[in-house]
Amino acid sequence: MRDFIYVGQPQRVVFGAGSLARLAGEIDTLGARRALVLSTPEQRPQAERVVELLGDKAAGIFDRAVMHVPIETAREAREVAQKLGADCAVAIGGGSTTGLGKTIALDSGLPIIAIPTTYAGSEMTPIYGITEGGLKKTGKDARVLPRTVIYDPELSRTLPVRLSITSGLNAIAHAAEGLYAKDGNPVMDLMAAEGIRALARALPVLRQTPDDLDARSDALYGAWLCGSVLGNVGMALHHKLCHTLGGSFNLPHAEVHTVVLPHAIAFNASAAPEAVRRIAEALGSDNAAQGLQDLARDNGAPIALKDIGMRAEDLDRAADIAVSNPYWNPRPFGPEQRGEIRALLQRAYDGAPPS
Ligand SMILES: NC(=O)c1ccc[n+]([C@@H]2O[C@H](COP(=O)([O-])OP(=O)(O)OC[C@H]3O[C@@H](n4cnc5c(N)ncnc54)[C@H](O)[C@@H]3O)[C@@H](O)[C@H]2O)c1
Ligand SMILES: O=C(O)CCC(=O)CC(=O)O
Repeated sequence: MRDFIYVGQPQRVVFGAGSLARLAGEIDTLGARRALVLSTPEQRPQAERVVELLGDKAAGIFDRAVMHVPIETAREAREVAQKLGADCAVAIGGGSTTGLGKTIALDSGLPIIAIPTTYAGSEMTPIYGITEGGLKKTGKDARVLPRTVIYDPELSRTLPVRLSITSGLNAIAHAAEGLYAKDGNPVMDLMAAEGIRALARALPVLRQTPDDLDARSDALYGAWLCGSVLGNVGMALHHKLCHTLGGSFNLPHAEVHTVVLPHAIAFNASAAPEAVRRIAEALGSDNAAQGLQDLARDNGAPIALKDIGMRAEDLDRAADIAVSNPYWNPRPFGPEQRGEIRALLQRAYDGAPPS
């Protein structure tokens, strides 16, 4: 018996190698004329290439996007957008750059054109994150959903191999939690399974041949599907743990997802058996949690929190924060389950097999 609500997201998605060349036309389609181009400092060269493509449609560059969007950076970018009279934002980069664009849109309603260069999937969601006083807060607002997304696999060919694998697992995490989401639906289930399949197929190829355009296209296709799932249904235990570890302990985002995901899936396996079976099936594994850890380890990604900057002495506080304001989850993880969450974090810290 089916019982669900599915809400389509009002977005335009342009996908294909070389589709960056269509940006100026997409700005015209939005009815915009002055784009503020956003990037991280490292990706300024890509931002400059966008400015060259746009000519007088470019109002300027703001190249100070950083992970977890500190409130100070958001305020600075909002001021620059206003000063330049920008009427849209073009975010070329990963989730940090898209996230910066979202904080401008949250404040001003400015439309965003996202040009993803990682597999984070932020371009497909109305979710935003802002970090203030060492605490990351997330929210949902239709204003932050990018109006147009241009997926050009050429732009992810320079993504370092380690980040390609961990960002791919960040995407798989969205789909995995979407399969047991409280507000899940058949459309998202189909996209989630296909997204996991595409990424599980592409990541081992990218490990060997990072320049393989077909594999980059496959991975970006998987990221689009998985990001769409994140944008349509709720997050649960895994994302709560990652937001806690990323926002409060400033751990690298994609790496945290890679390390924690196997353990979160193991924690939920008994409470969401059909979802976990579909994850395993999409991975081509007989055990979803172990298959995810194997996918990470076999492709050179980290499997232990201790290897990505987490301190053992912070595990207790991490467990306290995680259970203090829990997201919905098929298996409850509130203050009464603090001991189980602390044990999960210890296994993730050690890089132990998920159980
Ligand atoms: N709101 C959402 O729905 C959502 C979803 C996923 C992630 N996020 C957020 O996104 C942030 C993480 O994003 P991310 O994992 O994409 O990393 P990122 O955007 O922080 O990029 C990581 C580093 O890789 C570089 N980089 C990115 N693409 C590159 C490329 N193609 N070639 C060379 N270098 C490249 C960047 O310049 C940066 O230095 C976090 O803040 C996370 O919370 C938000
Ligand atoms: O936008 C954010 O920073 C919060 C949502 C998010 O990061 C999704 C994820 O954890 O990958």
